[in-house]
Order: sequence, then C-alpha cells, then structure tokens
Amino acid sequence: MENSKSNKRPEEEEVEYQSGFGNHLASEAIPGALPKGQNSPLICPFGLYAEQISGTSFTSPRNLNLRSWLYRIKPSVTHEPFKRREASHEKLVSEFNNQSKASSTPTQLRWNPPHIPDEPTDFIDGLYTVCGAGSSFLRHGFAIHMYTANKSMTNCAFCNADGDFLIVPQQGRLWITTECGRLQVSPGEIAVLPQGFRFAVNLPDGPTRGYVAEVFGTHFQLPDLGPIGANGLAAPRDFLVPTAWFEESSYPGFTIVQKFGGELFTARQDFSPFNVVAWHGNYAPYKYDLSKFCPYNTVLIDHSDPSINTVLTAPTEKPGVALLDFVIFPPRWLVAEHTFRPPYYHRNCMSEFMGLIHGGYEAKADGFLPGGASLHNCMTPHGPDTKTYEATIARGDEAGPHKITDTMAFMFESCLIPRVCSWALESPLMDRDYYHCWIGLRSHFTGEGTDMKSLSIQNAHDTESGGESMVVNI
Ligand SMILES: O=C(O)Cc1cc(O)ccc1O
Ligand SMILES: [Fe+2]
Repeated sequence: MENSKSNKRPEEEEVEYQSGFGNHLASEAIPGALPKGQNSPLICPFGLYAEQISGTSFTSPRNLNLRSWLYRIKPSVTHEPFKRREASHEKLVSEFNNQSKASSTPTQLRWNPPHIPDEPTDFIDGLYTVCGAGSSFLRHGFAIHMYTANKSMTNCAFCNADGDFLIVPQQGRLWITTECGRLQVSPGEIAVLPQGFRFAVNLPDGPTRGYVAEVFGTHFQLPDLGPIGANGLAAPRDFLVPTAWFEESSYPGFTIVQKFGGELFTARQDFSPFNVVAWHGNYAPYKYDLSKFCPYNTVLIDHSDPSINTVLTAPTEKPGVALLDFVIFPPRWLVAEHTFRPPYYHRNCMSEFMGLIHGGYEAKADGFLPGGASLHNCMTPHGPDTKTYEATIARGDEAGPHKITDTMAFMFESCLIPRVCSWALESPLMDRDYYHCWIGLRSHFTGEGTDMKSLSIQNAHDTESGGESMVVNI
C-alpha cells in the first residue's frame, strides 16, 4: 500500500510541503494516525509503532532542542546486524588529522567540474570527500563532499550518523524520499538532511552532480539579522518540509547504508524504511529555493562582506564564529559609487570553499566553471583575477547601477582549517595554473596621486597595446 492516490509515476507527482524554518510541525498521511494528547500511547492509532529521533541531547536548551516522533509500520530497529560494507567506500572521510588521507595547504586551489561517470553510479557510490576539518567522533567539524551520479538508488536507503548534509545540486534534479516524506530538489534549490534520517535519492533527469556540506555536532540555523531588522535574507516561511508519505511494500533484501565515522556499514531488512504514516516535531529534512533569497547590500559606497548573503549558519560556541556558513552570491544590483565593486582582495582567518551552480562568478572572468570548486584556506590571499580587475578599472567611475544576472555562486566558510583529501590534490581536475589568473596584476603605482580617470586611461592604453581582452561585465 502507498498513500498516493494518483496514477502518475512517483517522480512526476506533485509533492506537498509544510513550511517554516524550525517549526514544530505535524503531518498525517492517513487522518487520525497521530496519537492525541501524548507521544507514546500503549497502542498507537492503526497499530503503528512510536519512535523518537533526536537531533540534540535530551537536555539541550529548549530553543536548540530538536526531536521528532515518527509513527511507523515497523520500527527502524527491525534489521539484521550492521556489517562493514564489503567494497568499502574509501573516498569518504569524517576525521581529519595528520594520520588521515588529507593534508592542508595554503595554496589557492581550484578544480574543474567533475565528469559524470558512464558506469552505473548512484548517489552513495558517487559521493566523495574533498576536504574537511575536525572529527565526527568528537562532534566538532565539517566535511565538504561532491557527488556525481547517473542512477537512482534502488532497494536501499542512506543514513548519515555523522552529521547533517546540506546538499547543493548543480546539475540534475534530486527526488529525495525521506522518512518524513518526499522532497523534490532542483539545481538552484538546496536540501538539508539532518543527522540520522534515512533517505533515498532518485534521479528523474539521469546524470547529476553537486556539492554537499556536512557538519558534525551542530545544526544549521538562520543567521541573526542584527541591524537589518526582522526581515530579509532567507525568510523562515520559504523553507519547505515534507508531508508524511509512506510505502508498505515488502522489500526482501532492502539495505540500509549507514555512514558512521566516515565508513559505510550495511544492514538488511525486509521492508521499506519509508513507512512513517504520521509524524510530528521540529527535527526534519527541508529544502529551500535560493531564488527566494532577499539580498541586502551597500547602496552608496564600498563592498559588503559576504556574510551579508548568509543563507544558513552552523554555529560554534563562540558568538559570531561559524563552524560552517552557507553563503550565496545571487543575481543583484550593484550600485556603489566610486567603489571597486567586485570582491576586494583579501586574506581571511576563516577558510573559503566555493562552488558555482550556474553562470559566471563576479570575481573570476574565466576558469571558475559551473560544477567546479575552489578553496582559499585560512589567510590565503585571493580576490578578483587580472581580467576582472582591469575590466573594472577600465570601466571607470561611470558604471552606473548594474545588475549581475545569470549567476549563482556559493561559499562554505568555516572557522576550522580544512585538510584536502589526497585524491582531490592529485586529481586531473585540479587547475595547476590557477595562480596565473593573478600573476598579471601589474603595479599601477605612479608615486603621484593617481585618480580613477588617469588609471582607467592608462589601463585602456595598455589594453590597446596588447593587454588582455576584457570579458566581464561588472
Ligand atoms: O573570495 C570570494 O570570492 C568570496 C568573497 C566574496 C566577497 O564579495 C567578499 C569576500 C569574499 O571572500
Ligand atoms: Fe574570499
């Protein structure tokens, strides 16, 4: 039995959502399936089992406390013992130290987009760690993974005991079935699968790739808005949470693949884990459409720090210091006067991993491609490439308001210093010439006061006499 009444293929079905970030929600696939007045009655409606999933310690302060009650046909415990997966997945890491397969470097790193394999590869097999810091065992740290896949997960579900996944699809939709119901996630949207939830990823479009940030020991929150006020950036009501959906089919040999300490373990059971008929609580998967983001920015001078575009933040115990911020660079108007509008040159005590979902990125005229990635580690200098700098200066102060369109870049920014996995450092996708993009930055120093006009005239002259062509429009 399935609680879907339509004849459409599952991937074509319109999925319904509940809305609101961090809300206490309740959903019934069959009316009356939620117990009334208590969580754990002696006998639950329709003979369901009650099961709690906790996302925080029982005693966490109320404003941080996360848990949900699931009412299911059979409890999760009904499975054979976990075994280490035979063809063990060696490209997942959850502990980063000097014994791990990862090392740190202050060099600016950039990767070209990964190829999607031809051999059948599902989301689990196509997931590999790029970099990270800390430890899932010590409940403090993060990992950044990327995935390429071409095949839906069949007869199996994934469960991450290590941390929360924030998935950023770059190509191809992900139809994610979870214990709380279904999420249909397209490139331009993100999904968060909190620690412990079982889920299966189906690919309605076939080939797919994207990025995943995993946080250990904490969860994503909306950032405080400070002087911005009560509104702006990502609105709580735009976060969508599944409605209860279940399947009752028996599945001989259904496999739960559990990531535990970065290793994969499997356990057999004879039923689908997507057997939750009703649930309530505030711990659940969710998705968010990045085009709903309401960006704020400077309206007179200078360049705002990227924190102004924070969608979600996974905090540390230090106020204002993120274990991992998820920041976007969406389409928006640039209006600042007598200002260098692209990102400034900088060194950051935080570490910055960037990806590009579509279009171009305002600091890089070329070389940073959709599906590609870059890492600028703690205090590693970086900023706009030479072409972007020169084009900006050549345009001078008469740029006027300008809208950046066809773009969606993002950053995972962390206070911890990531180590990069050996396969990512040795990958043929690594752009070994990345540093060239800055080597051409020339001294414009004259020793006399250089005004904007003379700099741009000088630059236009240099360009005519063989300087690089300008391809960005910022
Ligand atoms: O390095 C980057 O491209 C990300 C970034 C963007 C920006 O507008 C300001 C600072 C910053 O680190
Ligand atoms: Fe940066």
